[in-house]
Amino acid sequence: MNRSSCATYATASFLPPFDLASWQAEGAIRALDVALADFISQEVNPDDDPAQHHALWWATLLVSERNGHGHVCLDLAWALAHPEELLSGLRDERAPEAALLIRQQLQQVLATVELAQWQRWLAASPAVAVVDDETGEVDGTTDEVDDALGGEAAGAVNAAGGAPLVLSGSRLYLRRYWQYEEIIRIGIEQRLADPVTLPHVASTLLAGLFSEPEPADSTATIDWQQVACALAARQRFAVMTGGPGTGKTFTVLKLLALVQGLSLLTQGQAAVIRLAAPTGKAAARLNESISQQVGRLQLPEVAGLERSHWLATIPHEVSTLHRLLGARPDSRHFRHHAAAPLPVDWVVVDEASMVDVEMMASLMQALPAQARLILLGDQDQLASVEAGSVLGDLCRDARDGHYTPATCDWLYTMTGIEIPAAYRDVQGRPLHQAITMLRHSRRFAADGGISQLARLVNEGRRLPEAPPVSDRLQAVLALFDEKRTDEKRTDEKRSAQSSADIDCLKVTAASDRLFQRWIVAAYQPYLRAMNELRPPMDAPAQAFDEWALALFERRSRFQLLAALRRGEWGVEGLNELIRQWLHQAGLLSEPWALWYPGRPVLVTANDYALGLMNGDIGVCLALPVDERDGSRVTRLRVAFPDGQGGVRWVLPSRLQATETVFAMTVHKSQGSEFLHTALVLPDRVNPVLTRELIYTGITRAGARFSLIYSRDDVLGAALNQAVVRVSGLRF
Ligand SMILES: Nc1ncnc2c1ncn2[C@@H]1O[C@H](COP(=O)(O)OP(=O)(O)OP(=O)(O)O)[C@@H](O)[C@H]1O
Repeated sequence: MNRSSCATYATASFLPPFDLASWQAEGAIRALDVALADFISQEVNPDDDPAQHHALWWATLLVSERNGHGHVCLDLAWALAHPEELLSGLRDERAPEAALLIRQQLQQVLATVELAQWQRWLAASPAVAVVDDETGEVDGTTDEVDDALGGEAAGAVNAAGGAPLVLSGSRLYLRRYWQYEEIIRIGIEQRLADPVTLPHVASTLLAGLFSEPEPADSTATIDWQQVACALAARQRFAVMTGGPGTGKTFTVLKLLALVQGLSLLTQGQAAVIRLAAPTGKAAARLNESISQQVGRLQLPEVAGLERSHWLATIPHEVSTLHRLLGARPDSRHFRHHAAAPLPVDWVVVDEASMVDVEMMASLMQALPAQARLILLGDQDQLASVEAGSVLGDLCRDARDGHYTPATCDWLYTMTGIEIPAAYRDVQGRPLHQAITMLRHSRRFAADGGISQLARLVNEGRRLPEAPPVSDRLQAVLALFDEKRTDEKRTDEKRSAQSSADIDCLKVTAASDRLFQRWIVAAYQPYLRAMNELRPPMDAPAQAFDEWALALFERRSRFQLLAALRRGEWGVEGLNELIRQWLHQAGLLSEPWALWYPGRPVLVTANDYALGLMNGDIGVCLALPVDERDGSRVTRLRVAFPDGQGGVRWVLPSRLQATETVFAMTVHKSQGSEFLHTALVLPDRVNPVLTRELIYTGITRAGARFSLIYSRDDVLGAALNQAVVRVSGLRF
């Protein structure tokens, strides 16, 4: 059944489709979605019942559309109840009438079918494997568990046979996504079912490592860092979640010290621990943070442990997950997998919110059954660009703890910490016992604007019908107002941070003069430094390295973030505009060349040959080069930090994947921090504008955050909109 023949049928259900070319042209669906729906309904479904064909065709089209927007599966019940929330790629603002028509057409199609009937049609198709929603068993058959992670996952996954789609309750998956979820679920459940019995000395080590307790949070006197460390030490799978600066790295370092101390004492040798992060940038940042913090780590005096040897066993090299698993060029398969597992005892993954469901499944498969996995991340940040929101799914209940009496007793025995009633739950599930939320930020004062703003944005719950100007919007605007007033009140008592660390700028358009002046002022220190600090032509190479290092520092003091990629408010439009403004201000020359001195560039794909990672930022500079005839001329080179405090100069022509980065998308900024971060919102409501996006933007700021926006209703809508990623990861 293809879509042209689809149109010839007028069955009682799934009435004919429409001009799908316009659906594609308006971004509602991709060519890939249609091709997949055609292929599966034609090739795998020989039945000639037209209604069933239509049911399968539309289901496949929509599950593929959902995957394209980060959802792991399509929830049929949700789709029937909220058809207006499907087709997220529709460019409503560009062609509102066309978009409205397409939405109405989809609603017309879905209005003709009932959930139970849709499920029955799908279940009857050979293209669909039905699995038990609760147990994951296929078609009610018993467990086909066998060997390697192997084991259960491989059994269940293979049991879904060759069917390209999997139906689990009302969730429909493309088979590989269902497999990823199963692999993750089973990998975690197996680990949770097998906690470790810690030797008695663990308690002594913990007490020594946490002799200076974390300051109490406002609600209870709990050293959550020690709780996190203790829980992670006894589980084969654990998560430490928390906002920026809450001490995830600090705590994991103590966990590593504990693990190595125990391993040296009980096994006589160190455990094999690998640290990883999803992007090169995040890996480099963790590397730097761990290296700094290892130097300050106070190891206690423990009989049988020689402190310098103990310290030397704590790893600080961080690799990307791709590198850890052994990425192969042009393949989604890795060198390490269930049959060739990683030679490790522990793996720690930072910035886990950025890890998608496919990568998490690959990691889980590559771990030996006994190996332990620790995830660190901020559950409130944007989820991965690719499908899935694994960390968010795992940490759904983290705020309230849900520790069982058994866990609380164990924690008390081990650490002397009493978990207050608010975080206890007699019905807490095994996963809850492996998750700790760190709640006290060391980076921002609790009464500082950045902390308060991040909290306010986060508190939002998804409202069923978000009013255009909500209470939350008023609260956010009031906070900016209060801070502005604070700034003027120099005489009254106020903490240094609570004054001017947040501000907002309301503009009329992207080309607004006010915005222009603001942006030019923000980039001026960096570009002035480029001209004023430039060494003379005959200066030694080291002087130019120092110049570049000074410019990296100046450039990282300010970063403009945008929610969108395209359009005048997207990074593409903004980068062009900013370049023109900086040229008009006399800060940039050669405004029309692709490469020009002062151009900041973002690397957008790992380049192992050049040693550059996705997320690295460099600056293009005019560097003196000696010609063969002995003369000195200037040539453009792009300077990147080399990770060891030095500079690497690269020919622009060697850079394959880079973009200008006066403005950067919030998505790309994940895993980075800038002293002053400004977030600019577009002038139209857009589905990508969510409170996770705003929260991620705010928390990139090291010392100051500015919000630039033009319409209250757009800001209000963003504050009321949450990222909801459909998945089946439940524990
Ligand atoms: N209990 C503590 N005692 C002293 N210093 C601490 C403590 N916890 C954290 N810090 C310090 O606070 C700073 C922030 O901690 P850390 O980098 O571990 O946070 P994080 O949650 O990993 O932050 P992010 O992920 O946002 O980078 C670090 O300088 C760290 O050394």
